[in-house]
Amino acid sequence: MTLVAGIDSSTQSSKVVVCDAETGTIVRSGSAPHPPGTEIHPDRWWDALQEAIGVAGGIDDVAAVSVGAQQHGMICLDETGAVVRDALLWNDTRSDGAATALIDDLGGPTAWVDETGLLPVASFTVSKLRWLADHEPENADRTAAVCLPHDWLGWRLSGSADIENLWTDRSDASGTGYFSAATGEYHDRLLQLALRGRSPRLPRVAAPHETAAHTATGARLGAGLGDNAAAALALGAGPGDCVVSLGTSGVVSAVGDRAPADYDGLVAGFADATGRQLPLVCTLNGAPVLAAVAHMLGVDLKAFSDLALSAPPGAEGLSLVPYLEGERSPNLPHTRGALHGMSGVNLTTANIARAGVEGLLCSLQYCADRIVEQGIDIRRIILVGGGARSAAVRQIAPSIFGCPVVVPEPGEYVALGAARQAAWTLTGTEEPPAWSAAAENTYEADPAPAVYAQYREASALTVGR
Ligand SMILES: Nc1ncnc2c1ncn2[C@@H]1O[C@H](COP(=O)(O)OP(=O)(O)O)[C@@H](O)[C@H]1O
Ligand SMILES: O=C(CO)[C@@H](O)[C@H](O)COP(=O)(O)O
Repeated sequence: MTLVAGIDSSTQSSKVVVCDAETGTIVRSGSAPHPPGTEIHPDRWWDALQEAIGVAGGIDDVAAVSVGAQQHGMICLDETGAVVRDALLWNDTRSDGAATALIDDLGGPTAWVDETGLLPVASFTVSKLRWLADHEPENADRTAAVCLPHDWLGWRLSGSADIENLWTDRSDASGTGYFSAATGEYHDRLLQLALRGRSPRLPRVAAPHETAAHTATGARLGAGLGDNAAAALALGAGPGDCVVSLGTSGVVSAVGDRAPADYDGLVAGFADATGRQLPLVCTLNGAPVLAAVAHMLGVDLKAFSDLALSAPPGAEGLSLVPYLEGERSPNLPHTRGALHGMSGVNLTTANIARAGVEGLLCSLQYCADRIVEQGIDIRRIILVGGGARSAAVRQIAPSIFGCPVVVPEPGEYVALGAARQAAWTLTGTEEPPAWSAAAENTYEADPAPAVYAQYREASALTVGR
């Protein structure tokens, strides 16, 4: 049996799956946690990856491997390939002022959206680079190359220390803010604008099924990919499908052929991993919202789910606005969450749990609406990520989204998408290898627009500070 490996270096952990290259059946897997925080030395990811590979029984026997990872993280390397400073992650909001300044520098949102398909927010690499130029100019001066988490891990797996050998792929490059998913080209002038004239090397953009390099044991290294593109690849998402991922972030995305143009900047024009577009809206507040409310109620995640399901829809008027870490969609990096509509009658643990689940799902329905506004048809939701393990989320989701919700069996879909890309380097075919789809359950429920309307009233009261 020919084996391939897929890696997901996500916000919270490293995950590895080893699969049969022909069918996609997982034969071994492993994971290891990352340290918390929004600023991390990439070596910590490397250490966790080595641990996860060990748990998975090693990858010396695989014919190909690809790395998927959290998007946008800023990794700066010097001339010798050494890391200049800790990576700033997608959920680090210190660069929000830099994002606003960059929009102004280009004369407003139109030029950004027309050139790159997105509007700078704190999450994107371009904003982090402007922050670096303004707050740590000596580190900006030392930066000879800029790359992303998946680029760096792939390069390390290749054994190279030469920044000339860095590569990336279209899906992750499209999240930088200096690349266009519509044209497939870097915009060097935007990189220079961010870094106030400095022009470090960027990784070359490898093709979707290219063998970009080899590991020490001779396995092919694929182009790699951003985590959301990897999930879409694993799930074989097509027209009418909207993938909702409840990881650390909440992500709503849809694969298609048309690049979006959202001048409000909520729908980002990312690329997928096959040559198509991946319009995407991302929140800062995903599954950890559930854990935070459960923690506050003093219950575990199972009891939390049971509590939420024991309360009526709308939680008797309670709405939880889940902007616990500030928010990106809508762009309110310094706001905080809120519990609205409390009365002497409705303030029960069950209602609070229900409001937590509904608030999280409503925040994602808000994102799905933005995708629909771009003319994209949503006929069903495919729900993945750690948060999909919650029975309450699965059961309440169709009433909030107003369409069927398909939940594939729990699994590491980002790592699986990376493995599928690795298998694609072996076939070299026009389309990725046809792997059998995961078993899935479909959840349906009557739409509950009143719950969403109640949430929207509450979220309108939540403002930045
Ligand atoms: N049964 C569950 N109910 C609610 N949340 C869960 C459950 N299982 C896992 N999670 C949450 O899922 C998150 C991890 O999901 P994951 O998709 O691996 O995140 P990431 O890709 O960002 O590292 C954690 O915040 C965890 O609390
Ligand atoms: O910023 C984005 C997408 O724009 C996030 O989706 C990150 O890519 C992190 O993903 P998770 O670790 O939450 O899965």
